[in-house]
Amino acid sequence: MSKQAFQDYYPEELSHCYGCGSNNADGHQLKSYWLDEKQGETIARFTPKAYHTAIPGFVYGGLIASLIDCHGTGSAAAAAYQAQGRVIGSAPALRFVTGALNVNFLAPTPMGVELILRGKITEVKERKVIVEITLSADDVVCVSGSVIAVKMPATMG
Ligand SMILES: CCCCCCCCCCCCCC(=O)SCCNC(=O)CCNC(=O)[C@H](O)C(C)(C)COP(=O)(O)OP(=O)(O)OC[C@H]1O[C@@H](n2cnc3c(N)ncnc32)[C@H](O)[C@@H]1OP(=O)(O)O
Repeated sequence: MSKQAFQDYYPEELSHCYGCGSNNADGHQLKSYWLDEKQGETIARFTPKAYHTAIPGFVYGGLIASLIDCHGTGSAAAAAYQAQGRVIGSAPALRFVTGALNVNFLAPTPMGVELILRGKITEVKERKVIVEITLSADDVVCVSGSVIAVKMPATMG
């Protein structure tokens, strides 16, 4: 697994995202990494806090959606650099935002354990990357989802 997270390469001015921005003290500050770069597999870990509760003992689905969202957009940026044979973070920055987010809650997600997000890059085009994601707790896949990440429009930054 690579040591530096994809989000660590985001430019300062794009590091305010609630889900993954290192400049957002109130956010989740999710960190995503290659698990197997050749296979296009990525990983992130997150342990919910008590205030992320939905029903006592179980994680709020909106939190889960935002984790899938940011693991997807981060993985998309890394995959786009990889596809162009470029070092991640090199200029000009490849910026991706969420075009579509799909989340399927397969089983209740328990509180009190580390959640593991695994991403698989399934399509890389010049303006679009698709990432399929699972979220597991205690080795049980509780959620599956997908992110269609699209190049950030000029109007956003
Ligand atoms: C390492 C450095 C990285 C730096 C990164 C820092 C960023 C960090 C940010 C963290 C962010 C955190 C996450 C957040 O919270 S991001 C915040 C939430 N997202 C937004 O606000 C985005 C708002 N939407 C838009 O700006 C536009 O609609 C976008 C940009 C999405 C598309 O605009 P546009 O319509 O002009 O796109 P295109 O014509 O070039 O299409 C290109 C391809 O994409 C396909 N498509 C498009 N939309 C959809 C859709 N809804 N479903 C399925 N597919 C869609 C399209 O068919 C085409 O595919 P193909 O025909 O080629 O197959």
